[in-house]
Amino acid sequence: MTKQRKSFKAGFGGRAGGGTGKGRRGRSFESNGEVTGSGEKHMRNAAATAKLTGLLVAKNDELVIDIIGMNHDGEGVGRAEGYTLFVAGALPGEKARVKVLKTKKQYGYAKLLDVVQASPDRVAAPCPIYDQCGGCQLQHLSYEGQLAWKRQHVVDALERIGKLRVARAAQPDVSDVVPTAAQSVSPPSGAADSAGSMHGGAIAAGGGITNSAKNVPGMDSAIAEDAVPSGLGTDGAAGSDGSLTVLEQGIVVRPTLGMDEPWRYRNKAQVPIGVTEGGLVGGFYARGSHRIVDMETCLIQHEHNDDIVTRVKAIGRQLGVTAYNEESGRGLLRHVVVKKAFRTGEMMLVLVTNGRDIPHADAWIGLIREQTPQVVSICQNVNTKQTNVIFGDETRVLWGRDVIYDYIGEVQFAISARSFYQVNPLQTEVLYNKTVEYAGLTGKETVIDAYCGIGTISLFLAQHADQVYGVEIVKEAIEDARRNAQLNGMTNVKFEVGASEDVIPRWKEQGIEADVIVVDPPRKGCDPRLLETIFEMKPERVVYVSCNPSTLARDLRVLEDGGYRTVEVQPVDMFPHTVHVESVTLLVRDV
Ligand SMILES: C[S@@+](CC[C@H](N)C(=O)[O-])C[C@H]1O[C@@H](n2cnc3c(N)ncnc32)[C@H](O)[C@@H]1O
Repeated sequence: MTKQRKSFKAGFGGRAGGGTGKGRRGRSFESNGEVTGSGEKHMRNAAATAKLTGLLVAKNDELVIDIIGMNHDGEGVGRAEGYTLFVAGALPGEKARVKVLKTKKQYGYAKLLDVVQASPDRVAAPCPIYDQCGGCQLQHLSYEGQLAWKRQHVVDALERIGKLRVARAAQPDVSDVVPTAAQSVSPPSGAADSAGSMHGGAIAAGGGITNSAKNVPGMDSAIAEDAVPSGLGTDGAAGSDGSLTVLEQGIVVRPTLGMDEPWRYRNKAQVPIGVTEGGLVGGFYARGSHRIVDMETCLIQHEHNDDIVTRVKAIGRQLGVTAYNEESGRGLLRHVVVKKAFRTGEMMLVLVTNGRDIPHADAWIGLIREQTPQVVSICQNVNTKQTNVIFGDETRVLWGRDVIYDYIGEVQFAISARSFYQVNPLQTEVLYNKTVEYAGLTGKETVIDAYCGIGTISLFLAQHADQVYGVEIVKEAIEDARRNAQLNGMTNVKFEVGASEDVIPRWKEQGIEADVIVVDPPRKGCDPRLLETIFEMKPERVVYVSCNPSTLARDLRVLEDGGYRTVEVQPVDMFPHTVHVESVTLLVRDV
């Protein structure tokens, strides 16, 4: 272990050094479990606490611990005397001084005080409000590190939850693509049994694949699913060009497809409006509260969205527009929503108001049009309910069109004020192209797109298939899907409203046979009845688009047991700097 001691002040972003925390009160465990720097009184108290709770770690303890992984919330996972502590802002491979905030029987939470020894993958978060906002969780980790972590998160879930075998892979120079932090994560002494698997990857010395979940003491698999870290790992690396050599049989998990420029990627801003002494403000809710903090710029938001929100706030102040107050239910402006079509440049502004009447509406519209010519649609959504749901039921056009148009690939989409549309259009195209590739279409196939939303994937597939059927539970989304099919002159797509698990069995009874079934379920994964129907319909291929590696792994296990083989998983980074992990998986029928 290196003797060099870099130290970072707590706060996720800083590269600037701080003290090592020497002289702070409390005891600190070094990684060998030795107690250092403790007062005798504190030791007696700690011993008393330990006797009472059976834990060696107590609330308010200050410790120096090794961070050996990262959980699905992006929190560092540390070990103190074999006890697991989750530490927001800490990275795998780091040694951190922390203060224990809360202890539970099997794990606890601690606050990062100082980074005593930093991960080589630690970077200064460029966003000045990163620590307060909470919208991003990974800005303090290099982008390469984020991509590696996302892939490893998928690998861990497949192995641990799905009990699936992931192929080890190699390529000529692994160090080109494997983040340095992955190599630097070192198991805390005294916890060697767990650390090897904790930081992900879990290729044991003998080359066998280990199961991380069992390494969190006393955790059952349900808790472990949420709590066990996925660290940065070294196994299964592949070439940056996507090439990889599989060294043993198993599922190939490809390197995460990231963005060349992972900033300013969002096409939609939804900004809550409030008021302070200075007047109307809009930004984000301060962590753990409903106090709105003003924000001028968000680094993952398109600049034009930021710009329009700033102008709308200024115009609101100029015209004396009141901000909605959650507690009293009074005040007019609740949210400013801005959408930008990246390909066409068109923009839509939606003012969500607590009531229909907008004082000085003409002046407002005039000023917005004058200052922001990219806006082709200004809408009002009326929401008078005392709720934190953003939109109300009534939307009307104040000026311009009711939709903006955008393209993903060759497919055109009409986006209304309420339409769901993917927020990262560049990566959406990457994800959908991979989905189409995995579907292996020749133009003759019948494809079912379950959980189809506004039919984006369906329309992508329809360009290469004979017939596509899309099903979605939200009626308005299916209306959008039909409208978009028409817009593109696609006549080989049919959409139906309903639950996939109800509608698809009905289609089967009607004699519809599918060569490929694509599923893109919400976080909770596929309904078991849908998986049953897949077994009955026996499509050659199943393509599973997932936003939750845990439920993906659970469903893959079911599909494998039902006669499908998981071939390959491609993680795609849809939300850089956040902990969201999206992936697309190809399964083929084995029997
Ligand atoms: C992850 S989104 C996928 C949307 C779409 N494939 C896309 O790429 O934009 C999941 C969708 O499933 C829908 N949904 C949820 N439960 C459903 C069910 N039981 N049957 C059909 N659709 C459902 C949701 O309304 C949502 O639109």
